[in-house]
Amino acid sequence: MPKPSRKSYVPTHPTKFVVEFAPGEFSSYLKSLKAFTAGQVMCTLRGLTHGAKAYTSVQCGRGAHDHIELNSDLVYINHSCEPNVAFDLSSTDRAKWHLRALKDIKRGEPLTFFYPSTEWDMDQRFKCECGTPTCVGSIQGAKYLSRKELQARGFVSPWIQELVSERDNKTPERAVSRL
Ligand SMILES: C[S@@+](CC[C@H](N)C(=O)[O-])C[C@H]1O[C@@H](n2cnc3c(N)ncnc32)[C@H](O)[C@@H]1O
Repeated sequence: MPKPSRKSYVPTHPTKFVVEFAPGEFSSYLKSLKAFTAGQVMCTLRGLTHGAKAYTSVQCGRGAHDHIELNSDLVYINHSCEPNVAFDLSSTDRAKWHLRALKDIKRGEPLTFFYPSTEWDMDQRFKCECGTPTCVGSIQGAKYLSRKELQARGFVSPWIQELVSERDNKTPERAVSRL
């Protein structure tokens, strides 16, 4: 079940997050039930399954099959061009894959991540409605953004850094998770 539905909803992280369901196929979102501080690990990722690239999947490497389904309320985290969380799947130890706060987050705040921080070429593009000053407009993956556009979002996955460097015909500057 890639996306929990409103019917018979049981929160997967009841002390931390809750889905705010709204009418419309893609109008729901995840909000925080408590405050987090910048840099804090908000939760580790459990119950992941491999699956085909989809609008619900998160990329976890550069291979064709490196896509996971979250199988939890975390799938409701919307994209923002000025995100407050990051999916950090950069460790070789999958037990360390986690959701991290990029900013101080208040109770009740919607959670957002920068989708191109994990996704190279997305299954489903959309026109971004984040409304932030640095909005890049069309969200289709890192492949369609410049290095400069990818920078300053707080976090970029290592495979995205490598692919950007190859695309730009440059040697990767460093194989770390931050640009
Ligand atoms: C995994 S879903 C996220 C939850 C989604 N809002 C829902 O209700 O199912 C990803 C989809 O949400 C929508 N979405 C997420 N962030 C958005 C944004 N900043 N602007 C417009 N649509 C967005 C897009 O349709 C995208 O394909």
